[in-house]
Amino acid sequence: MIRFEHVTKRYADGTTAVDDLSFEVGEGELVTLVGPSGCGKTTTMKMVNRLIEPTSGRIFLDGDDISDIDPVQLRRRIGYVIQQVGLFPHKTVLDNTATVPHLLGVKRAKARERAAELLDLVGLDPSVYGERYPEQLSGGQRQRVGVARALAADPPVLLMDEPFGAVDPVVREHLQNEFLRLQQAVRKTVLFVTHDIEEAVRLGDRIAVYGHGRIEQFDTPSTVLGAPATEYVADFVGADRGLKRLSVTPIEEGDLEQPPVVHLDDTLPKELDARWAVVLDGENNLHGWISTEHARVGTGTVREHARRMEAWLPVGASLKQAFSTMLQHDAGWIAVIDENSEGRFLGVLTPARLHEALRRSTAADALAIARDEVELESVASVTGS
Ligand SMILES: Nc1ncnc2c1ncn2[C@@H]1O[C@H](COP(=O)(O)OP(=O)(O)OP(=O)(O)O)[C@@H](O)[C@H]1O
Repeated sequence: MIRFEHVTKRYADGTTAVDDLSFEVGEGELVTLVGPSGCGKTTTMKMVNRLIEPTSGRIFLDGDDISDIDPVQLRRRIGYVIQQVGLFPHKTVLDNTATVPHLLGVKRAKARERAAELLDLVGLDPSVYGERYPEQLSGGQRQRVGVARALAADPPVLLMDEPFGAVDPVVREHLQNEFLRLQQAVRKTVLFVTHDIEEAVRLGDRIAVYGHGRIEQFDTPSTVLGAPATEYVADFVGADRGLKRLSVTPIEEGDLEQPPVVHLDDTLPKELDARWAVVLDGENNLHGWISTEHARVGTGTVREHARRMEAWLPVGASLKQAFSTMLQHDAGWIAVIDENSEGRFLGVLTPARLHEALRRSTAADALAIARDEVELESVASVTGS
């Protein structure tokens, strides 16, 4: 969708901001450009909408050489979100969001209708915020209006330059999550500039780690964290990259352990081959758990003795969420369910299995194979001991 071919940008004072850059961003892909200040990220981005012209090389958008496209026409195909969103102070939030479609000839009422939908999509209730002016919003809310406005003309491509850079870390994480949810729905081709490696690995389908004017590594977040291509990248991603990998490694079904399972209407099991069993309802959905000790001395059915299970996650959630859920509930294991089939129970993740999943995914990235093809020495079963 966006292709850079040997692009170099040298400024008039002789600074080479971008040096012989070649890479491609696929349709619907979100690529983060990350690197220290002054390494050429913004220059790269601004060449895509021709705010900056390259010194040499070519850039293609959907197969078209952008130097052949009139800049105004080009920018209609590209949404642009920057850190200081640059909302019109004298226009309401709704009118700010509707500006571009209105300029493009959409009738005002229709443009405002669409703007209201977009505000809703970015998590701002239009009936509450639509008639406010930008100064009556928080920094995070202004950023959301910026995103809604960039989406208003429904461009296939979004350029985002540190869009969440000016808000505090808590709001930032919130905006990142919302943006990921939004991107799942709209699937734009996105080039996203940040200097924050955490943000880059969280958001990017792939990340381009910049050195000075050059890309040092261009790969998936888990590969960049698990197998940094150069010492520079290893330094940049940090000594705690193993920990960061937790947030980009999803729980897979093959990571799970299968503990004993009982159903709500079963009579209390007297001989359990573990310290506890998972309790399921008639549809095999997760209900809770029961301890062996409790079952041995009790009477009646499982239903009367089962404890509810708070520590659970859907398959596909990150290992970091799994770890944090274990800590939050002081749980030695968490249940994993399939949200796509109404919460069917899939198995449990224990700390040992979590560690194994992380080792497996690191090895899989290094060997370029699927995680379940990796052979590891088996880990001791916690539930069986
Ligand atoms: N108009 C200009 N004239 C001369 N040099 C420039 C100009 N704009 C940028 N540069 C230089 O080009 C290099 C790359 O700048 P760029 O803004 O692309 O970096 P960046 O990675 O986006 O940095 P930051 O994270 O600080 O925004 C820097 O050394 C910068 O000083």
